[in-house]
Amino acid sequence: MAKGKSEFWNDVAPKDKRKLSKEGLKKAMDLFKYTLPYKGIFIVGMVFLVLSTATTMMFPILIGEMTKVMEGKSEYSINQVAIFFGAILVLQGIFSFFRVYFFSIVSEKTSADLRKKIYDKFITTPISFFENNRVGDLLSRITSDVSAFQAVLSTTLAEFFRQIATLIIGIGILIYISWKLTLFMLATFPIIVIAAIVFGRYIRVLSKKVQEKLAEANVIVEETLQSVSIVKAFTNEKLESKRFSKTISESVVLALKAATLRGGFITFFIVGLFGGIVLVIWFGGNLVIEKEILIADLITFLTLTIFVGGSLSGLGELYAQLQRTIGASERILEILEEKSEVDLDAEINVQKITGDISFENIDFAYPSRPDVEVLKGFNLQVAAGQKVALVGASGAGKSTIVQLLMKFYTLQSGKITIDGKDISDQNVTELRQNLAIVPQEVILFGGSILENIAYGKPGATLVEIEDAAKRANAMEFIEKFPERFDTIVGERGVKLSGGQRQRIAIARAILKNPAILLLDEATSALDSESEKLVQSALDELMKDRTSIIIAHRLSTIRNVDKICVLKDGQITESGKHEDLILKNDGIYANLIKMQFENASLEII
Ligand SMILES: Nc1ncnc2c1ncn2[C@@H]1O[C@H](COP(=O)(O)OP(=O)(O)OP(=O)(O)O)[C@@H](O)[C@H]1O
Repeated sequence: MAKGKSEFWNDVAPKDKRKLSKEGLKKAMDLFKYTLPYKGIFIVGMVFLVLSTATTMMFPILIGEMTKVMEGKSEYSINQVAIFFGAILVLQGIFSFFRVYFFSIVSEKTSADLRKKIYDKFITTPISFFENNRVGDLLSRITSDVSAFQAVLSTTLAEFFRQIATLIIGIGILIYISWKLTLFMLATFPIIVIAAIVFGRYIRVLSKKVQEKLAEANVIVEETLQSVSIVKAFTNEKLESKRFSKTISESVVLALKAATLRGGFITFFIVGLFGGIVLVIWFGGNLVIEKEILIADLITFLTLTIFVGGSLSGLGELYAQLQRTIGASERILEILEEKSEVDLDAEINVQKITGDISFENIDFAYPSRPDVEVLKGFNLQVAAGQKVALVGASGAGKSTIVQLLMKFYTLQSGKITIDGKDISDQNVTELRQNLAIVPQEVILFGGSILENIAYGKPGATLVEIEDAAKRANAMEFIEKFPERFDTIVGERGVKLSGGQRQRIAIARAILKNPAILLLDEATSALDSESEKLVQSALDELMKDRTSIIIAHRLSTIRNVDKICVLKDGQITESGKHEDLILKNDGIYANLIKMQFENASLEII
């Protein structure tokens, strides 16, 4: 019973609470299909579960038998019973070990499979999925939600069967010993246990509120300490002190309320539970006096009653755990039901392309903001090998064009073709294999320089990687590091400068050797020395490739084949630099003028 009492304090977070509806249970059952590959091991675990439960049920019988020996009413000696008891104990130990072991195999392997499946879903779902879900939430699906499900597999399920078996077998033996005493016990004991469960739940809710209040107080401490200079500058010390003390006082009121209930619970538990036992002893004692049962039977009866009561309270806890699991399973299934854009098992035959690109009458709004049309009847033709620059104010839609070409989003109308083929019919992996992007803010993975460059072509040889680094002007700084290519770049590449990170990204793109190159403001935010190195690396990268360049620094795109000025979701001007600067009141000509003036001001 002591175990049941402590379990009352486990809690179900409000967000995890789910009614045990038919649909919820069905969803939880859906997840159980992931255990199917391990059903053999599960059955073995169940066998050990039955064996360990059966041996546990022997305890009360053997305690009774010992009493019988003491009463001189047993055919066995005390030593015989003790030896048998010892053997049962050892067996119970062995059975329990294997029960835990086999159920752990099933739960560990199933949750590992589930985690792999969820991760594969994460990396194969379209970008828009990540705009509607916070990374923290997604992370908790693969960690805590799977853990909740794992708990069901490893303990809850086994416990459920154990408790049910204990209840059925226990009550069966109790009836066998004395149906009268059983009826008497069933009329009192379960009511007390169920009342204790409900009482315990109520206290739990209150304790949770105390914790929340304390967390609120912690937020005040954290906030004010972090911005202590603001508190002081606005002389709000008194205000903050009052705010904190109010929250703390509220938490004390709640805590004392919970403590009163806890005290009441303990009193109830002692009086109710032990009172129940005393009642059973009183009723059973009368039966012994009337010679209806032996003292030994009464002792077996009492021990079994405690077992049965434990199972009853255990079942209450299982209900709470099941609620938790149903919430978790629903969230896991939500992820698993997402549509993938990439099939990880498919063999992709990448066809080399020449790189003719055409955007035809594109209308587009982001799915997360459907009312705002970013592109309206947008048209752009880029011939194979051409270099086209996109310029325009911030928010004009330049990056959007690049993202649409990568097929990160679906168009509302119009079509994009590459080599005359509509990309909406193309496999995304095949399409993206022919594209490489050098983003403005390069984020590297935490490994070595070598691993980061090789990301452009997994399985590339060291010679290929070195060659790419050379052509990206990256050798110059890599050679200076004592560990050269094995230098660890730090989380997200923080141990490298912006220009160095960009050259690694360029080396990565060179290694990928794509037909189409997308440069997203790759040379902004660099000093002129780095810019020169990065620019010459980019020139090398763009050689013989169709390139779309998003540029803010107009000086870097003078030699491109075509400059397109974007405004209101359309191209309003396009042509060569020389032609566009001559345009009277042209946007490009004005932008050049403005940048020239800013540059002159900087020099002055
Ligand atoms: N994922 C998104 N969801 C919703 N709206 C978006 C999203 N990304 C961009 N937008 C909106 O689309 C418009 C075009 O954005 P885009 O990033 O293409 O502009 P840009 O020309 O590249 O700007 P910048 O030069 O500042 O990078 C902006 O109004 C922006 O707020």
